[in-house]
Amino acid sequence: MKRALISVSDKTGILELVEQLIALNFEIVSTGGTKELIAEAGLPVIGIEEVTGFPEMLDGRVKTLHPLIHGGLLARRDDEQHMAAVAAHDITLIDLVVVNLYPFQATISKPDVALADAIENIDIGGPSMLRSAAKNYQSVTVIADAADYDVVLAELREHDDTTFATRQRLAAKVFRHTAAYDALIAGYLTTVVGEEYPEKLTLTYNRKQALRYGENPHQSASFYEEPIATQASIATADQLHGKELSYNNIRDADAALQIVQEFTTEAAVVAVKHMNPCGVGLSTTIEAAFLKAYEADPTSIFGGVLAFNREIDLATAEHLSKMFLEILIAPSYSEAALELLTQKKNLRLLQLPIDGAAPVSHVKTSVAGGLLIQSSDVVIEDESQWEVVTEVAPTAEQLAALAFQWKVVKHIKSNAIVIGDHQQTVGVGAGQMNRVGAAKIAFEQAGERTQGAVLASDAFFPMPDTIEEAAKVGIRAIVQPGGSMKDQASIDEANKHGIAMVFTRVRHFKH
Ligand SMILES: NC(=O)c1ncn([C@@H]2O[C@H](COP(=O)(O)O)[C@@H](O)[C@H]2O)c1NC=O
Repeated sequence: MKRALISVSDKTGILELVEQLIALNFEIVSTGGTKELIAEAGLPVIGIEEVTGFPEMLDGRVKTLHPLIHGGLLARRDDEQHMAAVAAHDITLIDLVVVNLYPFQATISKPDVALADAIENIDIGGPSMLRSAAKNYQSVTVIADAADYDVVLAELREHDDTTFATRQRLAAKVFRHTAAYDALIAGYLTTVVGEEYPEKLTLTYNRKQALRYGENPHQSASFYEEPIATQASIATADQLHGKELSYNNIRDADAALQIVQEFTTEAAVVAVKHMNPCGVGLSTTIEAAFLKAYEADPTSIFGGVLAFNREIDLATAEHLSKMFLEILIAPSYSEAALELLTQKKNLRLLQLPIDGAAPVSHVKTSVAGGLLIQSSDVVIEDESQWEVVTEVAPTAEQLAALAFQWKVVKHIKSNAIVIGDHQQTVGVGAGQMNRVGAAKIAFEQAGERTQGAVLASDAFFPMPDTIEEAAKVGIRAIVQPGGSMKDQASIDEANKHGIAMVFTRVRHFKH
């Protein structure tokens, strides 16, 4: 007779499994609560203490941690000495282990969880059994996921045993499972003790979606999400309509979301192409904000990803329905807007709270051979601390425009220049290898709209050449961090043309 050890916190489907195992000639050994449930159902079951000769103790902290259990899991069936030791110590071999763990993740997801509660929900005996069984997958079958009950039962029915391939697959799955479980515990306690960059980084993610391909069709890809969502994100968004998001969609949507979260007091619309904003508009209504974002660059918005910080109403949807767009992201859609937009087969509609929440606290970037982690580019911007470095100071309206463009430039790939007024970008120069080149792209895009516009630069001007070019096209005010050896040359150039310039003393590189 074969022996199965069953010890589960989540008891869903366990009686059906036990019934089937008994029919397949297994004897069942089980721990406290699991045993009770099985016995109550009138099924034969051996209590763990009958095997160990030891009571479950210390509030369940010690139940299965015993040589009579782990010997039965770890003994190599093909090793004479192991088998002799097993016989000498009266250890019964265990062939199948079914364990699911104390709900640590659910416990720490509760708001205001007490540390003591979290600690009691760290399972010790369960992972130990899973690991012992998984190490010995040559002979032992191990299940940590109810989704695997059926495949194991089917194989047992067919071959009276599981296949080696299945045991190996389940063992790998178990080690991923216990590693992820430990990563959550490590992460939680690391936060409790407040270590920002621990000597070992143990992250865990769950696969959310297999993607058709990556950045290009010949690249494979998958989308993984955090086990515990810390904020509304593209990973947690409800997709109301449209085909699956692609790899590039997810990145662009994330970029659009990060920018639109900058704005709360006015209606805001952000249009993104290839991770950079091609138009950002603010206004009193979402339709007016959309028109500003659209008119910023009516060419580039084609095939774009748009984020809104207010409900999309019918008036706005009517414009949107006439365009080719990839994704809309909004906190909600009016019923009429949704009815109209869902007629567009390929348009993806995402809904998630957009409430000005700060971005995740840290960002990760993979590099060959490693991972870089930094705190997010979040600075409490205080315009009253900006230094006016020129003879003329910006007017109140120019200052509002500088504040708006400064919020946008932070999200543009460096070298970044953006120009516009207090409600609209009209030219974006992104990702250039020199600053004056970025400015020229922004000016060309803006055309005549450079006249009287303001300019934001994500980093200081190493030379006065950008200001010289800005003066030629009628830029009237500039915001930049300052800090160049040649700051004075830039200030002199601005003064020469009567341009107002402020230094923020904060740089916003984005690579
Ligand atoms: N301490 C032990 O020896 C031990 N052995 C198994 N467990 C866990 O106890 C749970 C099942 O308990 P019960 O059958 O009493 O409801 C399972 O989640 C299992 O992973 C243990 N609990 C925690 O570590």
